[in-house]
Amino acid sequence: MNLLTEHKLVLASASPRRKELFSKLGVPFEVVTSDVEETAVQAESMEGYVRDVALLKARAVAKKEKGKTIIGADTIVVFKGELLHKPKNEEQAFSHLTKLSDGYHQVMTAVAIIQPNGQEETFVQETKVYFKKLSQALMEAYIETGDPFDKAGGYGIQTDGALLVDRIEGDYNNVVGLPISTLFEKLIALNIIKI
Ligand SMILES: Cc1cn([C@H]2C[C@H](O)[C@@H](COP(=O)(O)OP(=O)(O)OP(=O)(O)O)O2)c(=O)[nH]c1=O
Repeated sequence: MNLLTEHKLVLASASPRRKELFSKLGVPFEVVTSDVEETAVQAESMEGYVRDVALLKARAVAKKEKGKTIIGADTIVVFKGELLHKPKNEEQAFSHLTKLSDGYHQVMTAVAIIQPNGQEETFVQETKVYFKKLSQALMEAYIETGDPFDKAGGYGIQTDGALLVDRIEGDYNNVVGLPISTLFEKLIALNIIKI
C-alpha cells in the first residue's frame, strides 16, 4: 500500500521477515538494530516478558536515533507455560519439536512503538498453532534443513515448517514475527501514518 507519514520511522529489528512485512505499509523506513540481552529480562508472565523484550529492543534504538519513531518487536513460543527459545543445537530443536508435536502452543508477538516525545505504546498479540503428529523421520529431515535455529520454538511457519502445521487460530503474520494488520491500526490511531 502507499500510506503517508511525516514521521521518520525506524524498525528496530534484524529480522528480514519483519522488514518484509513492515514494507507492506509502503512508507519509507530504515532498519537500525541493537544488541540487547533478551534472556536477562525477568517478568511475572509470558505476556509481560515478551512486552519487556520488545520495549528493550525499541528503547536501545531510540537512544541512538533521536527525533524518530521506533518500532521494536519480539516473538515467543509458549508450550504449556514453558518458553521455547531459539534452539541452540540439534538436540534442543528435536526436544522442541517433540513437545509441539500433536498438540497446540501459543505464539506471542509484542510490538513496542516509541515516539520522538518519548511516548511508549505496546501491544501483545497471540496466535494458537496446532501441530500435526510428527514422526521421528520428519523431525530429523526438518532439522537437517537448518530452518529451526534462528526461530523461536524451532520452526518457521513460512518455510518448510509449514509442513508441520495442522491449523492456526489467529493472525498468520503474528507467527512469522510481526502482526502487521494490528500494527497498521495502531499507527493510524496514533496518527503516525495516514491513508
Ligand atoms: C514460530 C516462528 C518464529 N519465527 C521467527 C520470528 C522471529 O524473527 C524469530 C523470533 O526471534 P525474535 O527475537 O523475536 O526476533 P529476531 O531475533 O529474528 O530479530 P530481532 O530481535 O532483531 O527483531 O522467530 C518465524 O519466522 N516463524 C515462525 O513460525
